[in-house]
Amino acid sequence: MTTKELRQHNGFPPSDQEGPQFMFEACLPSRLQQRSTLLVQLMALLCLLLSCRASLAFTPDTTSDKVALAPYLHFIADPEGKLTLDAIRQATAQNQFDSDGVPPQQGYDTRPLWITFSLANPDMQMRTWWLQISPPYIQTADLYLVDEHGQVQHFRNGAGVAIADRPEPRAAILLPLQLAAQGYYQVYVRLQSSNQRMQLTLWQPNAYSRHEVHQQFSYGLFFGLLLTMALYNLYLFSITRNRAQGWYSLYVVAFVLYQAAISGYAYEYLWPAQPWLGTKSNNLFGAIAILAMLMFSHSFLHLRQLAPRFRYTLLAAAALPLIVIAGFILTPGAFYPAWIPQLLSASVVVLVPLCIIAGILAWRRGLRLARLYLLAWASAAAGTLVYIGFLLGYLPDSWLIQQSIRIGVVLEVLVLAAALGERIRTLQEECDLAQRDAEQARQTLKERLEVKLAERTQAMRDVNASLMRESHTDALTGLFNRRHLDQYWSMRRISVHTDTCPSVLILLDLDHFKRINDTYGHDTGDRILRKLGKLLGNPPGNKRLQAIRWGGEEFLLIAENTSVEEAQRLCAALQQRLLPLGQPDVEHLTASMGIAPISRETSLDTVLKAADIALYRAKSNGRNRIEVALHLEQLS
Ligand SMILES: Nc1nc2c(ncn2[C@@H]2O[C@H](COP(=O)(O)OP(=O)(O)OP(=O)(O)O)[C@@H](O)[C@H]2O)c(=O)[nH]1
Repeated sequence: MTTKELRQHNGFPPSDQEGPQFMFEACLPSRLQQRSTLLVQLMALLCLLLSCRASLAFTPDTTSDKVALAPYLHFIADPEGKLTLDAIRQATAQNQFDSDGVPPQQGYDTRPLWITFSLANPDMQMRTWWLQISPPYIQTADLYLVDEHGQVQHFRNGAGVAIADRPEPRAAILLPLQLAAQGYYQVYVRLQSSNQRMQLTLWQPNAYSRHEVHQQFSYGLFFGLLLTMALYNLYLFSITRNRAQGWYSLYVVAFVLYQAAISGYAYEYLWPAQPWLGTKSNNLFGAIAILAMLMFSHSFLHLRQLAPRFRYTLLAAAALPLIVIAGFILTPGAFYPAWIPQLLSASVVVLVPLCIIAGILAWRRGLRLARLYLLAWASAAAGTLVYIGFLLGYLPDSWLIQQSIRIGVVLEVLVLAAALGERIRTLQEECDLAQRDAEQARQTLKERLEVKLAERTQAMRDVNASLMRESHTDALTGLFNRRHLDQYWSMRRISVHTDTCPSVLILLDLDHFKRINDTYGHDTGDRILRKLGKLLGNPPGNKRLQAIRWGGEEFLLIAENTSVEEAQRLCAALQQRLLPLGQPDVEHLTASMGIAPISRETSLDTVLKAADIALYRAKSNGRNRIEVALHLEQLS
């Protein structure tokens, strides 16, 4: 039985046109009831199945929300991208399929792939289905709907089509299939690019809209949570300048963009009019996310200190995502060479274990926070495992389980954020401790400096005092020298307010000292001067005197609270003591003395002059005499 006969036999309108080979429909039993014998029908069915096994047509169950098309698909590879629809229709008619239900291309492939299946609408009314092709980042999907009369409808969709130009302006790749009453169709889909995760599903439009609401809710929740974490950590990064925080924020943002690209929402909301970003965008953001995670691990785990050699392995592996990023910039056009997405997969396979090893190393080398880091990875892994369990049929189909990968990632991001918070707390504690230590050290240093400064100041004071003493002291006699008189005089003017207590100034000059020097030698002269110095330092009657060596053998004495008479007595006592002072060398050592009273108003010069006149008189009158200045007031 030919196809044409079978179609007529099954109640479809006859057609002379060249068309797809229709072999089997789920609606066959209802048609067969209208025919004479069941046996003939079964034989016809058997022949049909044997002759054209490859082009099974089916009638979608209108009570189902969606129908997975995998069992009904046939694939034709188009390695050179030159096949036309007519050529494909011919190949379909001749059953020239590359495979039976298995896509001939594995992994990411930019070469065109044709998919075909037959479809029937046995109802008496028109039916609309939406054909969903996932994943949403397939660059272009051309749909050719060929009816039994050979009329062709063409629609184009895919990541490389601007949202406004799509037949359904949504995140997913949707192609409308409007099936006429009792229509019979051959569907051809040309995909470029493809990958092995590709799925074709028929949806009832209303059911898809409901599904989309759930989808949007879960993705909205997912993106919202992640973006909040990213913004919050970006804000913290702007304050703390903590590198790990920066890499973490970049990781989360890139991961959100990656998810937005592979879910199709990026095409719908972020770059609806930039179809050139197409499939390349998910590779770009995937690579950035991997790179940021790697750098986060490097910084967060202190690998420079804790695993200095292993970190080079990790950093070398960063070349993989970097090449993918460079590939995005350097590759012109909408398509990547196939090796770039393969490199991205390799990056994940290499870097995830490396990051986990880095976490274990850091933990073993004493970084407590590495436990949280590993827990974060475990959360992501647990989410992935739950999803795999669901795919393998071990876990039931539920919204929560469908979201398990995303939940795992959210948990990962939350745990990492907690770990970062903990890290900041640790850093703060270390900072406080360091500040306390620094403050303590500063205090200790300050105290030491103060002690040192006090010691130095005291030493300087001592040196100053010593210098002062030396500069005011006569080296030979140990008495004050001339310099002292000015200081003493100004001090005296401050302290002596009235003249109720009289004072005197005495000039004492040894007689014929030159002769002594000449006769007994200079040393003897010096010895006599030293002895005189001692005598004047401890004058008779314990009288306190300011004794100053005024010149070679000339001395100046200031006797406070001493009247002229008392001064005369003091001078006489000194004359008595001078005699033994020169012995044994000098038999008669004498001195002449001039006394001048000191009043508050008279200047030092005047008093000195008066005393000098009195002394001169003593010398003139034969030496070894005591003279008192008489007319002091006339000199002033
Ligand atoms: N040995 C010694 N002699 C000194 C010192 N200072 C000054 N003379 C000497 O003192 C002498 C002072 O001599 P003159 O000024 O002529 O006075 P004089 O010989 O005492 O005579 P009259 O004062 O008139 O009694 C000089 O020979 C100085 O060299 C000193 O420090 N040591």
